[in-house]
Amino acid sequence: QLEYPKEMQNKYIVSKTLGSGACGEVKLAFERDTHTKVAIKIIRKSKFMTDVLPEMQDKPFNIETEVGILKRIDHPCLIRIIDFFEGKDFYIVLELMEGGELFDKVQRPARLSERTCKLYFYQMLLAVQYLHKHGIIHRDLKLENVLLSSREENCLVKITDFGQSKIIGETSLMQTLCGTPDYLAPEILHFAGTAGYGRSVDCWSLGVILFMCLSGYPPFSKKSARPSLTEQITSGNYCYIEEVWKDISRDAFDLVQKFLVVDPTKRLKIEEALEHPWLQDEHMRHTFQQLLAQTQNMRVKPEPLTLVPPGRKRDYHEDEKTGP
Ligand SMILES: N=C(N)N/N=C1\CCCc2cc(NC(=O)c3cc4cccc([N+](=O)[O-])c4[nH]3)ccc21
Repeated sequence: QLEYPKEMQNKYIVSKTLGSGACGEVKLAFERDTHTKVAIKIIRKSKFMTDVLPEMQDKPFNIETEVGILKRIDHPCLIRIIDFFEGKDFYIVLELMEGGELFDKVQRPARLSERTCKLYFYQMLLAVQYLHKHGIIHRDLKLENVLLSSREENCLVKITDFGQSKIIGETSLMQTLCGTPDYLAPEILHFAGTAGYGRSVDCWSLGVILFMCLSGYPPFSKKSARPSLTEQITSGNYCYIEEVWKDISRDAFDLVQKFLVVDPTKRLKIEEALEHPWLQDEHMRHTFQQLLAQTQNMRVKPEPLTLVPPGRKRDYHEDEKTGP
């Protein structure tokens, strides 16, 4: 308790650990004045950086960008930041995601039904579509960074961890291409052909996520020593186990295959995925809209709990006077 910043302790009572990741853990906390439960992600000031690179003394290069992104984004399938504190480490206060990480739901023997995979994946597509529309590439999409809003199978999912994200803005290449290319070297025009494909890295990762949600195993893994993991990925040579995929629809597998395409210019884009047959599912989209509606209602600040002041007995009419 000693190490938490004072101003954070004034606002929140920090409780148990909910999960721990590579760069720090997530704590359950209670907001003092509203009694609402929140999550606090602790991001360690990487020991290594500050020891070896004194110029890193102030903060990991990304934390400002990341908190800046977290403050700007507003989408039901992206994690919402509530507060931010800096102390011995960094503390990001967030909405509680009681379902935890999607990673834990697809670990063998746990398996998600195809219906549930579709509900979750549809939300991930909407979230990444929103990021790309706002010039943000996530660059670290993985099962650990997809959180579930409740323990119910039918729930909202939210993408988190923008530690590796990149903001794509106006590039000098765009300015160059505005002018007439009379004097422009061919290699610039050639390079222009492949520029701007940064966002397709997120589509590849979504393909890996969908593969693992549907099948319960990773498409590329070190398990089979030959070819090496890198060779499997660079050749798009995913591991296909007939036994597992035979119970999964052709549409679902077709969508996975269209994401796991090595050539980024040929890889499926988010908009195309949202048009894919597998996602033209009215029932699933209706379920999503219902989940959304529920949270919209809940978004009204909950009435602060009025605790009976100690020692004073309320006769049973009293609350009628102060009724709603
Ligand atoms: N690394 C980085 N630079 N940025 N990462 C970030 C910064 C943005 C916030 C953030 C949140 C999380 N994770 C959770 O919130 C979370 C995990 C979890 C597990 C069980 C239960 C609950 N829960 O009941 O809430 C959980 N909430 C992981 C990484 C990051």
